[in-house]
Amino acid sequence: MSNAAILPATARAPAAQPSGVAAAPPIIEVRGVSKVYGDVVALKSIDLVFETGKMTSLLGPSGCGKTTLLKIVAGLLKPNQGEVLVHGRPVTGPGPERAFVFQDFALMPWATVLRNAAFGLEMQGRPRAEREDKARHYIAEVGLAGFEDKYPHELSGGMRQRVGLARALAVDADVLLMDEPFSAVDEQTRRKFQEDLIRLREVENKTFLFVTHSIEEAVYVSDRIIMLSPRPGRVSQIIEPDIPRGDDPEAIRRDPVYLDTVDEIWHGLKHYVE
Ligand SMILES: Nc1ncnc2c1ncn2[C@@H]1O[C@H](COP(=O)(O)OP(=O)(O)OP(=O)(O)O)[C@@H](O)[C@H]1O
Repeated sequence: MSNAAILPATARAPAAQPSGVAAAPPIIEVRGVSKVYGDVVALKSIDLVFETGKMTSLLGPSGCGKTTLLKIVAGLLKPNQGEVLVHGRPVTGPGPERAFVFQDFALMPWATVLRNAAFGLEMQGRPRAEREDKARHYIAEVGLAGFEDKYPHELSGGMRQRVGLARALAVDADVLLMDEPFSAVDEQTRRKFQEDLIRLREVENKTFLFVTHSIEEAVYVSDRIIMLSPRPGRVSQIIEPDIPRGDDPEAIRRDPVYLDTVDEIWHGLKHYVE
C-alpha cells in the first residue's frame, strides 16, 4: 500500500480545520450534477469540491463522462440536475474566471502566435498594448519567446499546445480547464510539458482541472485524482498522491509513492479494458 491517500467517494467535503483557522472556501463546487444525452446517462449525482491552487485530474474508463464534467464546469454544457458554483456563484455559462484549453488548442491559423495568445484579451476588449504585453509575458513563460511572429503551421504540435496554454494564462483566469491537453503530442514533448505544468502551477497559483487518459500523467502532475466509474459516471474514488515535487522533475517518476499509486490505479481500471 502506498502513501497515496485513497479516499472513498463519500469523503468529498474539505477537511475540518483546527479551531481558529478559517477554512479557505472552495473555488469550485459541483453539487448533485447529473447529465443525460437522450437515453445515455453520462453523469449521475456528482458532488465535488475543488480548492484554490490545486491540480486535479479526472481519470476513468472511456465514455465515463470526464469531458462532460469538464464542460459543465466550464459552462459550455448545462447539467440536467444539480449545479456548479464558482467563487460561490452559480455557473450559467462560460466566465472570465475560467479558461478552457481545448484538445486541438483551437488556434486561429491565420493569426500569429502573439495574436493567438492575446485572443482571449482581444475578446475582452482590452487595449492592444496591454494585451500584447501580457501575451508576450506568457509566451515567454511557456517557453516560446522569439516565436511571437510565427503562424501555427510553422510550429510543432507541442509548440501549438504551448500557445493554447499561453492564451489561457493571459486572460488571468483563476481556473484552467484542460481537456486532454497532452494527447496530440509525442511522448518526449508530453513529458516536458508535464514538468512545465508542475512549475507553472507553482508560479501561477492557478486551480487546474484536467481530463487525461494516462494514469502516469495523472499521478505525475496531480494533487488529487478523481476516478469516475463507467457510465453512468459517478465518483468512485479520490486519490491524493503524497509525492514530493521538488527541484528534480525526474525524481517524481522514480518515487515509490508515484510507482505504487500508478500500479494501484491500473489494477483498479484494468478490468474495464477488453
Ligand atoms: N453530444 C453528445 N450526444 C450524445 N451522447 C454524448 C454526447 N457527448 C457525449 N456523449 C456520450 O456521453 C458519454 C460520456 O461522454 P464523455 O465524452 O463525457 O466521456 P469521456 O469520459 O470524456 O470519454 P473518453 O474518455 O472516451 O474521451 C459517452 O457515452 C458519450 O458517447
